Amino acid sequence: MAMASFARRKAYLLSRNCSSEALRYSNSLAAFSRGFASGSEENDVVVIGGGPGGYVAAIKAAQLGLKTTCIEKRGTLGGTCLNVGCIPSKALLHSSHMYHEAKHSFPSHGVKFASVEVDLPAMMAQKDKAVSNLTRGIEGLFKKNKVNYVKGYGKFVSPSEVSVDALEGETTVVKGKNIIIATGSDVKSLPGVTIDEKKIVSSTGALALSEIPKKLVVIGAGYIGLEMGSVWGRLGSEVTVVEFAPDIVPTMDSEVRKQFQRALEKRGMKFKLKTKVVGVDTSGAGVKLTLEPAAGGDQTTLEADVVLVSAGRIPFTAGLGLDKIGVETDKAGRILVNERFATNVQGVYAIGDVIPGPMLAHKAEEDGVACVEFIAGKHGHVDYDKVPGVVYTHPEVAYVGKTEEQVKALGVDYRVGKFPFLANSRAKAIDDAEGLVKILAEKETDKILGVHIMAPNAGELIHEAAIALQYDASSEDIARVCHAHPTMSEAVKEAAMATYDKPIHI
Ligand SMILES: Cc1cc2nc3c(=O)[nH]c(=O)nc-3n(C[C@H](O)[C@H](O)[C@H](O)COP(=O)(O)OP(=O)(O)OC[C@H]3O[C@@H](n4cnc5c(N)ncnc54)[C@H](O)[C@@H]3O)c2cc1C
Ligand SMILES: NC(=O)c1ccc[n+]([C@@H]2O[C@H](COP(=O)([O-])OP(=O)(O)OC[C@H]3O[C@@H](n4cnc5c(N)ncnc54)[C@H](O)[C@@H]3O)[C@@H](O)[C@H]2O)c1
Repeated sequence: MAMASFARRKAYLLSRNCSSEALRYSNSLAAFSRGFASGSEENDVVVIGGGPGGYVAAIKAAQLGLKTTCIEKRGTLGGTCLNVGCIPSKALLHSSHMYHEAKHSFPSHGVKFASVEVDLPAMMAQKDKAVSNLTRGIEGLFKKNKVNYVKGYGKFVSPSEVSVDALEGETTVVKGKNIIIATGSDVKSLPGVTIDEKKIVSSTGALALSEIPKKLVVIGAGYIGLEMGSVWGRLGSEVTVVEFAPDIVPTMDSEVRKQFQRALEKRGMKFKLKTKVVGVDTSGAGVKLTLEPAAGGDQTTLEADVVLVSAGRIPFTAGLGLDKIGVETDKAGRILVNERFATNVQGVYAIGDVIPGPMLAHKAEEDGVACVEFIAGKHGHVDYDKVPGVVYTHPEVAYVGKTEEQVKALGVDYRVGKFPFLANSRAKAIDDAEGLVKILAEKETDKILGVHIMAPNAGELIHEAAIALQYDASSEDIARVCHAHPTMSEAVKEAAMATYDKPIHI
């Protein structure tokens, strides 16, 4: 089984043009036999980083009976995701959506107010409360599972020793038979664009603005740009997204992406695609950006009160001392691991955003569990081709498996089944019927290859498809499952019917 999933991982890397990494995996087959290190060190497992990868790995390790310590420099657990990522952004997405609905949709549902206004400090306080409750919750889980928590900056002294500059000031050395690097990622800066978290902000600054900017320019039409652009757009900012590539969210199925872009434009978001930012002037009251077509050409200018830099994230390994112990990284700084998440250094593992693969919290969690299971002599498994992606805008877009472009490139004969939410009774009942379900299945076997959903709650609907893909289900398998009525999920069933046969309601 381990060999089979090794082959899948190698195929995954090859499919993403990571041939040198794939080769490295081939060459390091011998490393698979490493497993559990021996010795008399204090901990069985030491985890550096308390994000979704690290804290989940630490809890799982403790649950498997391994003596575990987790080192975190931030002062709170939960990493990027809980502190300055997934959770605060979803809190603001929800609050801003409620405001937008109250202002624009409530009257048509017969709910009237004299006036609706934004109380930004209260909105931020609600977000901060959600974050602090959840981060404290993880500390509680650490106590419950007897994970030792050390607050401080960890750096390798040797492959089995981590020196920790504790937040309280003293330095200690934590020893481990196995050390897992789960140090996550950091914002990718752009040349000539200096982030000051006031006028030019990263996602962290965009989650804590003290005023609603009149004009917000977002650099990068990826997950962060579209989510944070949506938050401030709903609250009243004029949002322009500048994207280097010809399309928004490059990983999305292009048919769904087109509809998604239209949906965002309908809500006021403006896009400047195939465009690069070549200069930023912050000397005046606001920011003046100089833009140029990606392929070169005439320059134009764009004014903003705030600029959000969301052009991707890079692995974070600063100060960790990887060079001291000889851990290999690729050109992008990602730590290279084999399918057991083992690096080239005996007893040292890496998971989450700091290794190749999608930079997503749920992927980091899966890595963490699988890595620890390998360390404990069990079998772990993560299939990066079946990790769902969700953009939490309105409507949301969620997908799992292959896009139509990827299926075409594979040369597989396939069928497509689609069902629009305009024909779904629940979506019509709640007057929120923008979007569709699109299913791709192999023609010969009807095996589902990919599912793409645009809907208000696509991020919840996608898991039926994720389970189907995991179990190699056919579109007929989904279509023959009784779905409750009236639900948005019925659109998934109807799209499945449309894939192998005909839908009923359109
Ligand atoms: C604005 C934003 C929104 C996001 N929304 C989503 C979302 O909705 N869904 C989703 O799946 N993903 C989302 N992500 C991505 C998600 O946050 C990451 O994929 C996830 O946090 C990665 O987990 P990780 O454990 O690998 O790393 P991280 O969460 O980055 O955690 C690493 C931790 O290690 C600590 N650390 C680093 N170096 C050291 C050291 N030397 N010593 C001690 N501690 C150290 C850091 O302080 C950090 O807390 C979002 C990201 C951002 C920025
Ligand atoms: N809902 C979620 O799951 C969620 C939410 C936020 C962040 N994240 C994760 O965080 C990571 C970082 O998010 P992100 O939005 O910064 O990155 P991203 O990789 O999603 O998007 C970055 C975008 O910036 C563009 N870009 C790159 N350089 C540019 C330049 N110089 N000028 C203009 N455009 C440029 C890219 O073409 C791309 O479209 C993502 O990998 C994502 O997985 C996930």
